[in-house]
Amino acid sequence: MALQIRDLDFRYGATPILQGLGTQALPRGELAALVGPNGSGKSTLFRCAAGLLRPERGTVALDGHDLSQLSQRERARKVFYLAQDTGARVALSVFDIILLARKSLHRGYALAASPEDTRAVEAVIEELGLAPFASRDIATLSGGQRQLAAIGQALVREPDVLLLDEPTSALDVRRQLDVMATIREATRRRDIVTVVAIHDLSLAARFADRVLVMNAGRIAQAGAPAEVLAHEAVSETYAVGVHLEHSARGTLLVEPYIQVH
Ligand SMILES: Nc1ncnc2c1ncn2[C@@H]1O[C@H](COP(=O)(O)OP(=O)(O)OP(=O)(O)O)[C@@H](O)[C@H]1O
Repeated sequence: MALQIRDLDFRYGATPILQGLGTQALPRGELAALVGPNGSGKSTLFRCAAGLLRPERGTVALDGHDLSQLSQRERARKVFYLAQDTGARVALSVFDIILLARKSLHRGYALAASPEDTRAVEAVIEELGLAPFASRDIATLSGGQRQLAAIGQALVREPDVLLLDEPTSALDVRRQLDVMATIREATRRRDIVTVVAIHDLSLAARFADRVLVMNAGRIAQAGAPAEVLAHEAVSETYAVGVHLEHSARGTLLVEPYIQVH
């Protein structure tokens, strides 16, 4: 049971962005890190997978079912795409925006939350350590706190596929570790497919079950982090040297460096 992306072509105007992009099957219960240079097409891939952009060619299938056959509403229920900071600054509390995300799963306009919805919101707030901010307006939060609240909105919808665009970019080191561990744990416990676009290769190596390296609209390399990051495709993709080392604690560390010729 997995997410399978095959042969995606997408262009903005005349400019090809995704070019025959395919991935290995991304199994449920696994966290995949999508890495690649700025502008290589990571967000575009997410938008195509979430049904927000329509590829010219290719398919995105979940558990063998082509997602393009679903209505946008059904698809949005299965696939949650968390964009990079959207800049939304509404006068609602953290609790409210997570509850709204939860309630958007149901049809209708009932204002009252069911006890089950309230429990789900409280559980996610607890899971992400958001309790101290739960009643604060999100407009008053720091960038990192807002990022956590947005992850809460994603988790509370209980999607089958979670696509997170740089979810740790505004977080301090402790919260980066907490959030990546939480995302991995939620992925396992909920048996969902999670793909995280991330620029920090060490963080990717540490938490992802597999790494997908994107270069110019294609997946250049994919597989277990230690194998993929040691591959010359990574150096070529970023035009850097890559030194890998295990720390004394056994953590794989990735040190990119500028090569002098
Ligand atoms: N709405 C748009 N119209 C035209 N071109 C776009 C649009 N959105 C993105 N692009 C272009 O598509 C290419 C891929 O962009 P995309 O945002 O998918 O890259 P990315 O890998 O997510 O980058 P980053 O790491 O910087 O977030 C870039 O060259 C970008 O300029």
